[in-house]
Amino acid sequence: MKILIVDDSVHVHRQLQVFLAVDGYSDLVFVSSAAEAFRCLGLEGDGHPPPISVDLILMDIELDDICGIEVTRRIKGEPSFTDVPVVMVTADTSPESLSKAFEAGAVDYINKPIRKIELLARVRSLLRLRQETLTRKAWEADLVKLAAKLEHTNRELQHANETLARIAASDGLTGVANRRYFDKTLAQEWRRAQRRELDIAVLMLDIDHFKRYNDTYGHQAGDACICQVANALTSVARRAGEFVARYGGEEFAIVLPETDLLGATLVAQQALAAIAELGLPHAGQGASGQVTISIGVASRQARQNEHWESLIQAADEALYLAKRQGRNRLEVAEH
Ligand SMILES: Nc1nc2c(ncn2[C@@H]2O[C@H](COP(=O)(O)OP(=O)(O)OP(=O)(O)O)[C@@H](O)[C@H]2O)c(=O)[nH]1
Repeated sequence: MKILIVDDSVHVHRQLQVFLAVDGYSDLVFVSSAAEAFRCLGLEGDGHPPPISVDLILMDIELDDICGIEVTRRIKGEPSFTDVPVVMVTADTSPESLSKAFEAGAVDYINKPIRKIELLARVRSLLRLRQETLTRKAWEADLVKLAAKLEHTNRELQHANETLARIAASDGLTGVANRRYFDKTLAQEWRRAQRRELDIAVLMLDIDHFKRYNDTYGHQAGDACICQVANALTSVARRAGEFVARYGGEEFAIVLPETDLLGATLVAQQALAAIAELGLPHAGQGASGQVTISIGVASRQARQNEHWESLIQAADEALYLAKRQGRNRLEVAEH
């Protein structure tokens, strides 16, 4: 630990050096004036040589240029020296002088002529205190860094969780919602509709003659076709809360909260048009030449004693009817 000695007497410098050496304190800087003290602490001058960092200052009260008490006041006025203890070394131990020194920021004083035992006891305890302060500050700085790191890790974790939740909710092939998300979200929407006595609609959609599509173009082309159909369907379910889900193989569902039968039928018509617009060829037997879909539409007010599965069942029955009626069409569930 470094000790700065500010005293205009070379004799005192030598004496302090000898006394302090007894306890092994050898990192000592001696200056003879206030101006020199300010310069070496970086409080004056152009910064050359760079300021030293000290752990304790022994300050003579009676300096030639400025009184040691004023020098102390100036040093302790700098935030970077708040924790550096200043001990006055003085022959003047009058109450007025000492109270001025303490008020200026000194923590202790040593009588002149200097007694070795008194000097070493003061220096030892002040440097121990200084060391503890430095250690505590280093811990605090480490804690701040750790807290920032923790916050960063938490943000990353949150991001990873959101990504995981997205993956867990989406269908691997098409990227639209998967069956699990569909079941969970429809149940929530159904309960919300029950509470507020609102309509809720579901469309069940199925690609026509898809087995023959696979047979004609191969399974990979079949996968690509499913993806294109999913994309086209996504473009018609755009309002907040509406979503497309892959219900199974080549079957999709669209959930339309707060939508009556008329609104749901309009969306179904848009879905038929969106698939027609894709213009995907389908040369399989029985197909119309292009990929088409059949749709079952169901909508109802969510009643307290009803389960959302009844809505799916109604849409499913309507879909079955659409298939029987010739495909590439929509049918509406009557109940
Ligand atoms: N390429 C591909 N085919 C699938 C996938 N999931 C289901 N399929 C196929 O889709 C076909 C569905 O056939 P069916 O249920 O008989 O119905 P369809 O041939 O579409 O006839 P209709 O529905 O009556 O018009 C089956 O051959 C399944 O193997 C998939 O992820 N990729």
